[in-house]
Amino acid sequence: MIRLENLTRRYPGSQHAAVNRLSLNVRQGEFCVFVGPSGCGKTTTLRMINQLDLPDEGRVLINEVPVEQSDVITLRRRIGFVMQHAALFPHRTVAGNIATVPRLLGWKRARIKQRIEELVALMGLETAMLDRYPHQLSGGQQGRVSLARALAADPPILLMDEPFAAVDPVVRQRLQGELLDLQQRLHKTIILVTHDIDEAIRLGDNIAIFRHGGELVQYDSPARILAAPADAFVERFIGPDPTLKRLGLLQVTHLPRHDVPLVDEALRPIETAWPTLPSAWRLVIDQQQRPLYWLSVHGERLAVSHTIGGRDTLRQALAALVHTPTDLLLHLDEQGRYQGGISTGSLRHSLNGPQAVS
Ligand SMILES: Nc1ncnc2c1ncn2[C@@H]1O[C@H](COP(=O)(O)OP(=O)(O)OP(=O)(O)O)[C@@H](O)[C@H]1O
Repeated sequence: MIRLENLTRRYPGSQHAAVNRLSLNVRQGEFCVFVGPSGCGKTTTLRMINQLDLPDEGRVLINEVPVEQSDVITLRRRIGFVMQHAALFPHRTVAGNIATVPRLLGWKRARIKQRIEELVALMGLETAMLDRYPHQLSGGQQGRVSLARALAADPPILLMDEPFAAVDPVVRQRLQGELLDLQQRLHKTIILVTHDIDEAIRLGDNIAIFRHGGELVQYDSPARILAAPADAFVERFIGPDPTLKRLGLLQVTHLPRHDVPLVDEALRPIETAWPTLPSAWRLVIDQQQRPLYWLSVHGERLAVSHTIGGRDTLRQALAALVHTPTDLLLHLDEQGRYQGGISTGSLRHSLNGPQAVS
């Protein structure tokens, strides 16, 4: 969908290229994250995709058509741009900000009003906020309005330049989650720029890692970058504990099912179709598959204290396992019914075995 071919940009007076012979393909519906240290050419690349800056060499193609063949109106209809630090127009209300591109495209007032109402609902904004000015909003609210403005004309492509840099870590995490939920519904083609590798790992289907001088070092899925960094620079950039980060990418439901030793309320063993994790403890479950208590081979009883849900990550599972007295963690569904068991061994297997994160 977006193809960069040998894209090169040298600013006058600078010895090094800001972006150097960059070639990259972003598929339709892909969430691609550009990451790298400050000044490595990420913003310059986004600006060239959006025609705010022109390459000295190479070209940008959208759906195989070079962008320079598109007029500004077509480009704004196709590409929503979320600028660094939200960058809302300070003298326009929230409604005025959101209406920017629809007005540019000459939409009728009624259509703009209807679209603003849709976006308010989509982004979880309050209608009362529409008449306020940007300085009357929190950082998180400004972020949402900025995204609503970028989505106003329903463009298939979203370019986002450090959209969460100005908000505190708690709000950032929430906005990241909201963006992922939104993407599941909207299926845009997204390029997001950040210098935060953890943000890149959480959001990206693919991550492009740049180094100074606008050189692309590795372009791959987060799991493959963590499992097989291209060189020492990438290794340093992803930082310590790549294994924990890999575990953070997988949900409990992705693990092949294992069972703990199971017995019914009359302590009769329950056979299952899945491999059983070795343990001196047996889990007593009722007829509705709800866990009742643990029973040791010596008849000792233990309450069920640590459980995990299917949507939790394997990193959360590992953290919980550290605290389980039985060294077994129970996976329960939303109704509290038993769905399988996890041990440190089965987690290790998920990283190294045939279904390893790759
Ligand atoms: N208008 C400009 N004129 C001259 N040099 C520029 C201009 N804009 C950017 N540069 C230089 O080009 C290089 C790449 O800048 P760019 O803003 O693309 O990097 P970045 O990776 O987005 O950085 P950051 O993460 O700090 O935003 C830097 O060395 C920067 O100083």
